[in-house]
Amino acid sequence: MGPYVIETDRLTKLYDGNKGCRDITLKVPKGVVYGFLGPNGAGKSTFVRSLLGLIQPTGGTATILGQPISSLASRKQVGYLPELFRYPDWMTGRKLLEFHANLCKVDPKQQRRLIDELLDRVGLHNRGDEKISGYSKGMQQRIGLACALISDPEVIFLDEPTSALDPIGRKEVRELICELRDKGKTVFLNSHLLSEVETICNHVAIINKGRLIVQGDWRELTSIETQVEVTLSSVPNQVFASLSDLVLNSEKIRDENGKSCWLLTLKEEESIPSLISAITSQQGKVYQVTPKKQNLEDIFMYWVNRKESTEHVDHC
Ligand SMILES: Nc1ncnc2c1ncn2[C@@H]1O[C@H](COP(=O)(O)OP(=O)(O)OP(=O)(O)O)[C@@H](O)[C@H]1O
Repeated sequence: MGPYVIETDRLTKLYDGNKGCRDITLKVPKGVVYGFLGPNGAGKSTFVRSLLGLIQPTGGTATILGQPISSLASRKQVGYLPELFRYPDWMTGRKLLEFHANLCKVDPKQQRRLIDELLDRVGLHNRGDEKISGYSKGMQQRIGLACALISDPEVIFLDEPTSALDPIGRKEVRELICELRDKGKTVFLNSHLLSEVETICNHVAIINKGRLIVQGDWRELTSIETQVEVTLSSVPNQVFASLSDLVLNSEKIRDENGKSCWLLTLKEEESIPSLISAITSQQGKVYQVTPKKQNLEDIFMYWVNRKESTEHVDHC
């Protein structure tokens, strides 16, 4: 087995010849939480369902832990929480877990203890013997998470695992995901909650319109442009228009005490000294220059909104 838990080579699943996901090549290292991001309809679920053997790819190849996808050997190592889950609501949470444990051939002697532990871990300790029909949406998501973990899988696919949870539940699930990672498990996480993804993931892939746009450590994708907040006075409003070789974009954020504060997008960090001298040479006074840290949402917006002609760059 190589160092990668999931490896895909131009994995493709097209519906009606165009929709779906196309030529996705990525590598997911062991023991990480891997954020799989993209706008609605980008092809994330299609890709995950292809990897899990739930739908048949129309092209490309992929392995999980070195085994071809859709083989029993690869499926045995995988846990999955789908986004749109619906469990038989006449079952109790405990019965549902027993059912999944039997499907996964978990040793019957271990089941009781395992299920108690899992109910505890997902925050349903006293509720396991209640029927799912009486569960709230958040409780249903928690029992779904327990189902995904019942076979102690090496790779766990979580599709929007916190969408139905309150802030406390979200924090608990984040902690659980980090705990899994710290035990060496690999978590493949689909989520639109970028503030959440950024706290638990280093590695991300962004897809759009069915194609992979970029993958890698998201903090290393921040060097694409530099943004600074500049506080200054005594400059005309159009000062930055004359500095278009340094400043890609300028937006006034506020005026205060005779000074104005601007958010500037620069071509590169090296432009900062030249920018200050250019403003000073036009009799402007610079009071403060603060580089703005980009968060995952900034990175996401940048890559998703890039022009079609420059898409499909793979920054491994
Ligand atoms: N069974 C299907 N038959 C035909 N087209 C489909 C099918 N499933 C998905 N698609 C299309 O494939 C594209 C990708 O859909 P997919 O559900 O994979 O996106 P997604 O990134 O998971 O979106 P979301 O974030 O909204 O869940 C969409 O254009 C969708 O309409």
